[in-house]
Amino acid sequence: MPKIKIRKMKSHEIRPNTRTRGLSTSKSFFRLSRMAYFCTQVLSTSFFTPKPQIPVLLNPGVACIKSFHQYRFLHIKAMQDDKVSTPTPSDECMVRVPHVLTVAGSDSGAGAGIQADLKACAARGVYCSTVITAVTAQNTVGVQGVNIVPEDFVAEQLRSVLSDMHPDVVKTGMLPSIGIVKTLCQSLKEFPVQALVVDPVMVSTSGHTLAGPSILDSFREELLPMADIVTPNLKEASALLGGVPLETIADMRYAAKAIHDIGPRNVLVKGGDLPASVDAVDVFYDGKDFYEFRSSRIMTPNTHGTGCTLASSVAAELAKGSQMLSAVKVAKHYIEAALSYSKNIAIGGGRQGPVDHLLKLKSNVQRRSFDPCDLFLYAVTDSRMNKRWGRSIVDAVKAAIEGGATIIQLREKEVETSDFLEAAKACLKICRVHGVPLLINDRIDVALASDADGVHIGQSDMPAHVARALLGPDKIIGVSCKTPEHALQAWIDGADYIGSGGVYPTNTKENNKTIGLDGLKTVCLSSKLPVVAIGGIGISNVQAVMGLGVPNLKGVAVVSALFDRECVLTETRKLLEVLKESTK
Ligand SMILES: Cc1ncc(COP(=O)(O)OP(=O)(O)O)c(N)n1
Ligand SMILES: Cc1nc(C(=O)O)sc1CCOP(=O)(O)O
Ligand SMILES: [Mg+2]
Repeated sequence: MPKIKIRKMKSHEIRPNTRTRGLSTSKSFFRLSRMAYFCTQVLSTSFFTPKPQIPVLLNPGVACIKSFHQYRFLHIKAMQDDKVSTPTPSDECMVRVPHVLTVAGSDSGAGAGIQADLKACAARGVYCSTVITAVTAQNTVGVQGVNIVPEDFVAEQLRSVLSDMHPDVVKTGMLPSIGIVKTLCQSLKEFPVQALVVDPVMVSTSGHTLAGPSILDSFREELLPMADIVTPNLKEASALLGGVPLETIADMRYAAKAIHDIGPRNVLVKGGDLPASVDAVDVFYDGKDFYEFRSSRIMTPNTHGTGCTLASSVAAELAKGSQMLSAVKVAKHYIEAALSYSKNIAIGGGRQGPVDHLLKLKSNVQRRSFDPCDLFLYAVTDSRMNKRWGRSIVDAVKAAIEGGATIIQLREKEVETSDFLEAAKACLKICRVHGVPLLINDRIDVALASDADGVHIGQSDMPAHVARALLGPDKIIGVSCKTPEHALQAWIDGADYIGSGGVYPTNTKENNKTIGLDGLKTVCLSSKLPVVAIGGIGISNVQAVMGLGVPNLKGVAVVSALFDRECVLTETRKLLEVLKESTK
């Protein structure tokens, strides 16, 4: 899998804008999701193990809960007289899943359009409803025919879905007529959604026109000003700007800014078609800063549907409650993984095959995704200590899990690679039985070979973006960070969590810099990522650490307090008790 690098751009790299239209919108962006995020932050300071549903009221009829490690909105059925009653775990309630409505054309070859959107949303764990604007006859050779759905029937589909199913996000693809664009804008005014993702589809990858130049004005005047993000490729960006040539990354920055001036809140100009470019570079602009998403090109004919898939994935992440830049980042990682996965598949006889979205279903083992609460009691093994106390790595891991460790890291600095791999495989069996994730310290190769759940890497280990490229989007990656700069880079590189320390001096790691509680707090406050504290932590000071009370500090990672003791099980239990006390 290729790496993706994100770089914040400097102002001198941006071509001055000469074409402002100034149509910016001011509409509330993700109010509900932000409230939910806030609630989860509050909740997550005090809950750490799977618990019954614990609701926090947002408004009548809607509650935000943390339930079995998942944050969801609940519609409480039994609300009387519009009054809010505190729901209890026994209340009957319906789980409302994140929902994207795609308004796009059907692709009979199923690589792009509605079919790509459905599969991308399914792959990202989001419900997807559909409004079909056109039916196309196409395959891997090209587009053989297009049949536009009458405007009033598009309106009817929109009304059916929007009035009843209340999608969180609308994503648009092929909008083949001015009437359809206008109908859509009207429907969105009548039934507002939390976010609008516009993929301004104009030409198919095979070169067939799917929406002619006549719709450009309605895009510019009506649709784009309502959009939270628009995701043109180079041809589309050029068309939106009246045909300006776009051939360099500087041109893409110029285009991103000029399109932003039309009104969308964010712009992602996709540079897949950049001539003579080795890397694939996309430019993201949020009205303030530019970011460059760079990944190495995947040499494959199977690229049909990448634009639809990227936009749908952004929509899916937004529907789950992500902020825009995070949504784009996750979507980029997903599409790169899907492209890489599909690079050798053979479907159809034409020049351009489809991306295969459902790569996850192809893996035999369905892993559950990373939950920050797993960081609560993080046990890190040490071969020297286990040897000293005459126990195997496997016995040490068994005891720690029995004692209540919520995640295990194998930090085996002195074992041979083959022994490390065997130990990792054996520990993984135990961890899987107990639903406890297993991470490998430093060794991406051992993580890959054993199919462990992820890795923990430090500042002098393999860079996290390289690890992410090697491990794919679903493995857990933790990065050691002592400063806010480390933390920012970890986030950009696609890390799932941060390990921050040494909070206290430690004998376990030589020459380790102590950052203290203040340093830990600074790192936590600088990042959105969940943090686990490490270094010299044990029963005597765990309360002081968790007492910092920063919402993203999710737990403590310990080595000697568990493993440099005679009975790992007893020590883990004792630490867990104190840890629970400290987060009550
Ligand atoms: C949870 C956690 N946090 C930090 C570290 C330290 O990692 P690193 O800086 O790479 O040092 P080594 O562990 O490799 O010596 C960690 N292992 N786990
Ligand atoms: C492995 C490690 N990393 C640290 C960091 O500061 O990043 S401190 C550390 C050792 C932690 O061991 P103990 O719990 O025995 O102090
Ligand atoms: Mg390391």
